[in-house]
Amino acid sequence: MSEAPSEAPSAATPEAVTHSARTAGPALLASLDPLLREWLPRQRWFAGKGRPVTGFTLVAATELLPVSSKLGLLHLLVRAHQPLVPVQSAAPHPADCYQLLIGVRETLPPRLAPALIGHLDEGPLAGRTVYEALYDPRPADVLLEALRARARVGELRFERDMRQEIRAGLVPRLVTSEQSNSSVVYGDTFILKLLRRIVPGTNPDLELPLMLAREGCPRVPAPAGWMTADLTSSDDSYVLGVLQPFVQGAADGWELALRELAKGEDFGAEARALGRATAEVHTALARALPTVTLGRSQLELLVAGMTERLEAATQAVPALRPYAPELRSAFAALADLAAEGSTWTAQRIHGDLHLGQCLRSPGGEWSLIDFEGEPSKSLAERRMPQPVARDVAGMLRSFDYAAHSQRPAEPGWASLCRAAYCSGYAEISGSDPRTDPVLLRAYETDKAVYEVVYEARHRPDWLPVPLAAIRRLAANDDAP
Ligand SMILES: Nc1ncnc2c1ncn2[C@@H]1O[C@H](COP(=O)(O)OP(=O)(O)O)[C@@H](O)[C@H]1O
Ligand SMILES: O=P(O)(O)O[C@H]1O[C@H](CO)[C@@H](O[C@H]2O[C@H](CO)[C@@H](O)[C@H](O)[C@H]2O)[C@H](O)[C@H]1O
Repeated sequence: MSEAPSEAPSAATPEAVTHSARTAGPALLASLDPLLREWLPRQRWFAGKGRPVTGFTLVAATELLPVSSKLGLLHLLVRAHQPLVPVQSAAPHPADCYQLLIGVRETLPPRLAPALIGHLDEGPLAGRTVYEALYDPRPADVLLEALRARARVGELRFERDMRQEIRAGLVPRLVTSEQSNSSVVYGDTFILKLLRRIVPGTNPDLELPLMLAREGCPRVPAPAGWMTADLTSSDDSYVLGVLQPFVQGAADGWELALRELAKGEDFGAEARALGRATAEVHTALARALPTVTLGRSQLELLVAGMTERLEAATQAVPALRPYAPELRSAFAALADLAAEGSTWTAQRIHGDLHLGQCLRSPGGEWSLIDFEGEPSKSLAERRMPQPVARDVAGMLRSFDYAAHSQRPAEPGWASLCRAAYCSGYAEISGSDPRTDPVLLRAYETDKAVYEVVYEARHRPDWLPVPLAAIRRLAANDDAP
């Protein structure tokens, strides 16, 4: 375990982080406004890509280190205003709220150059340079210290599980891989995920790992600390960040799958272990939180949602159109089963499961991470009980993705993994997902439709991967 280098700050005391910027906040934000308008849309985690930012509203401002001192740290929650896209214009759409950590210095040392937001000539920060503070070990340390100290700073609350020891002085480093949020690793011991687009209410990224820890499920790193904002202007609390034990030397399932594919090795044993891990998590969630039975009316709603998403996707990606009738019947087949009296159990699930959300420790143990669900959906939707087949379908699609990202594609590799994963799942849960092929096909189809839109928007080169699956699903030739 590494210790802080001598340039890191002495551990911040709760007193050092008790200065609230509520009154100075609007003036600070006004001076930052032009810089943030330019900087925010360039961030990987910015959710409103493709539309300019036209202004900001302050939700909360907290000085974690006084901005008047040599090194300041300003915590901001801001709403970013953007013009509405035509499809949204009928309904009011609240501007997205983002969590920002702004460092304030006179000059930036060269090592912090990539973190630069800009230099201010006017306003309360005139003559100072502002930057993304998470690149800087000193402000990052303030967050860990606040969690250790269970600090209350303005409207920010830092909490921890006292049963987990969090040592002072663990050296922070920002995770630089592509992420929807931002994470800082402390001394290879803990990882703090700071949510970027934040919403009020219970966030499954904290809720579910806490529940699973309480259930004694070892497949998910147990939260050691968490950060929330309890705003005086709102009844709801906002989850801002979660600290979890860092799985040292871990590789994610996607990297490992590609590595094995490149070596021509099969991944069956790992896929089976992943099936078992998924079922362990599902079993624990079903014990911890309510399950419900879905009957005809609920299935009709579910099928209507899938069909609507398909219609929207065929508008957005014309290449889907030739397959739409068969895909619609994949969904309709589910509604038909419900009409004949079939019912399904629904429970809390991961909600966005794929190989990239699975970490394997050097000892071969699998953990599941990132229980945030699909960030584009509302918290209420993400927290709804759903059939476990939805997570299973996500993983089955992921094996298919890995195999079809190869030249030439390796469909046999995918089939083996998909079957092994379902067998592993059945070993723990007692129920093999393949025994409900209509449900599984509907969920795989729904996911593949989502992927077609995702790839068309974000990675057009990848579009052939989900489109190939769409062809197989339309022909009902893709069962695991
Ligand atoms: N507990 C952990 N141990 C080791 N690495 C982790 C852990 N949690 C997350 N990571 C790493 O951080 C990355 C981002 O985490 P994730 O929760 O998926 O964030 P995001 O929602 O921003 O995508 C993961 O891909 C993984 O590599
Ligand atoms: O990063 P997120 O977890 O928010 O997920 C989004 O990006 C994923 C790609 O990074 C995308 O996943 C798709 O590609 C993966 C390979 O890169 C593959 O393993 C997944 O099965 C496939 O869905 C995901 O759909 C998207 O929401």
